[in-house]
Amino acid sequence: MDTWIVKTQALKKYYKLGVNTVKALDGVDFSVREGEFVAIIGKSGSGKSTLLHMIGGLDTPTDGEVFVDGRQLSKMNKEQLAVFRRRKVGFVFQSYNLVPDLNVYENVVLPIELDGARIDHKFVDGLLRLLKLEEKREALPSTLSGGQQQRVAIARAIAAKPAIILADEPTGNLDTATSHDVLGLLQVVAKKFRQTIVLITHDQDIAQLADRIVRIEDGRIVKERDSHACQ
Ligand SMILES: Nc1ncnc2c1ncn2[C@@H]1O[C@H](COP(=O)(O)OP(=O)(O)OP(=O)(O)O)[C@@H](O)[C@H]1O
Repeated sequence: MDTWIVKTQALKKYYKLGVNTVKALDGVDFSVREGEFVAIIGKSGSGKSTLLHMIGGLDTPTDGEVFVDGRQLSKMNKEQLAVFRRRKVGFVFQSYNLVPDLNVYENVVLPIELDGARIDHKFVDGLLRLLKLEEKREALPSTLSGGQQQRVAIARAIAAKPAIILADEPTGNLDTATSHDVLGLLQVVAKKFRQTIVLITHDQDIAQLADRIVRIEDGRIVKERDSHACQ
């Protein structure tokens, strides 16, 4: 039987702008299985980031429910949500958000240290090896290429062993070849550790790497398909 790690039910997010209401999400029922890699595609302004923010507990819905790893987000207060985000969600954004004064290894383990948790050094070493960052562990972010910096951000997201990785246009600042390298490595790491990924992308080739592609239009899921199925 499939285990669902993410489930949204009739999820809505409306923004009131004067007399107008923007329906960023308008009744989204979306589920992700444990270990699955789902790509979300759709035009600019269709609601992709809003959906990711709701799943990651970065913002609260107007209506509907979000469940992640068996927890109902609407039942959590602010502090519980902060702990949820720290422990259960690994975020990867277009900007790498690395701490400039810390080296690669220190950046990767920083969220674990901030959480007061024990660092699994063996796991982190394996992660750096898989992401081809072994020789850069002492390097400062400013001395790394964009692709290397994004691989550090990916290592940081995975190091705390979250329930889910949420990636919002993670390769938006990278050239095509580097994007494919970085995403290829993310996929290898995710499969090895049975890590669940929800990734927003504009790039059809990157979406094809996913197990499943979900298209959003005007705040609604319009099409879901297995990315490897015939079109
Ligand atoms: N804080 C906000 N206040 C008002 N409207 C918002 C806010 N955040 C998002 N929106 C609106 O909600 C809609 C969905 O935005 P969202 O950022 O989710 O789109 P997106 O599909 O991620 O777009 P992009 O691909 O350009 O990043 C848009 O019309 C946007 O203008």
